Amino acid sequence: MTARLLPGAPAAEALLADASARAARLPAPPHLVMVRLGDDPASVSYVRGKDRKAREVGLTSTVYALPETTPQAELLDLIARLNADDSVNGILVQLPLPAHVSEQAVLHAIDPRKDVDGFHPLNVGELWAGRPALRPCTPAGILYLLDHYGIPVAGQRAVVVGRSHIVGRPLAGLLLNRDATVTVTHSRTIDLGAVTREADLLCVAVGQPHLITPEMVRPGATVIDVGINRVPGENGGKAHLTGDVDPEVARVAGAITPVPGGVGPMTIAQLLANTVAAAEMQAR
Ligand SMILES: NC(=O)C1=CN([C@@H]2O[C@H](COP(=O)(O)OP(=O)(O)OC[C@H]3O[C@@H](n4cnc5c(N)ncnc54)[C@H](OP(=O)(O)O)[C@@H]3O)[C@@H](O)[C@H]2O)C=CC1
Ligand SMILES: Nc1nc(=O)c2c([nH]1)NC[C@@H]1CN(c3ccc(C(=O)N[C@@H](CCC(=O)O)C(=O)O)cc3)C=[N+]21
Repeated sequence: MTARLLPGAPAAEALLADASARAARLPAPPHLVMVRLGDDPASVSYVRGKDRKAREVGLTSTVYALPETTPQAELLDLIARLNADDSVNGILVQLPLPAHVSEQAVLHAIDPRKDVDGFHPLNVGELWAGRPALRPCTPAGILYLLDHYGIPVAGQRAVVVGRSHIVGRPLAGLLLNRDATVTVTHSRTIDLGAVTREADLLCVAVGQPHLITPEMVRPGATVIDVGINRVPGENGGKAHLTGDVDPEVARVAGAITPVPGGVGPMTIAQLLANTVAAAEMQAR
């Protein structure tokens, strides 16, 4: 058996087409502001990708590229100004932040109505209460992708590997809200393979290349690979991206997302959809 491939691009295009049609009905184009500190190459590249896509679909996008050494107070001051600015609909502060800045302080400071990452504790609470609110982009994008490809969620045994605040935890909450039976695993899980083998729907967000091998996967399961790992090329060749799932898993899985070109494009599309949703809310 060879797994059905679930590319992100077609699903992301459908999500973006809807977001862009809704954006066009607003009095002004939704405005997304992204803030990053320092020049971590991955962060620079992600923010550039989001900025480009935002413009492509008719949003306004502004990027604040601040020095790595920006004091926390200065960042909080900028956030306060963006919160108060009615021309700004969505605010994203790129993570990770340098060590001298408290992630917690920053995420608390963003107006929950402009929190297009869905990381503010109010939005986190609404997610776990099953009430509508802005949802974290990667988990919400994964649910959109599953729906796009007609993969059932309700009643399915879902296993999430990883419990980060940006992927694992909120993904578990969204799957639970959709009536999956959810197990969350992490670095202290004993016999990970025994747990992942139970999954009809296996979602992996760890950051370790090829952690999930074929014998850890139930034949026919759907596998969502969130991991993005940059690995050096062999014999000094070009570096490339690879997921948390061993490509050999495609021999046993029923369906699998590629890396790159799977969950990544969904994350970006969902961010822009969230920005449109935030602008709609603020227009009411
Ligand atoms: N495609 C996309 O859009 C996105 C991709 N990513 C990628 O997804 C990956 C995960 O990101 P993120 O969630 O931020 O990562 P974090 O580093 O924040 O969290 C990793 C999680 O994996 C768990 N873990 C680590 N080692 C193991 C192991 N051997 N077995 C089981 N669990 C383990 C950790 O457990 P513990 O809690 O016990 O430490 C932790 O919960 C990264 O590769 C990242 O680049 C992230 C965001 C978006
Ligand atoms: N406040 C905040 N919000 C985030 O949503 C956030 C963040 N900080 N910090 C880092 C992670 C990571 N993340 C990705 C987004 C897009 C791709 C993406 O587009 N990936 C492409 C490949 C990109 C490449 O070539 O490097 C793909 O998978 O096809 C990947 C990862 C968002 N994150």
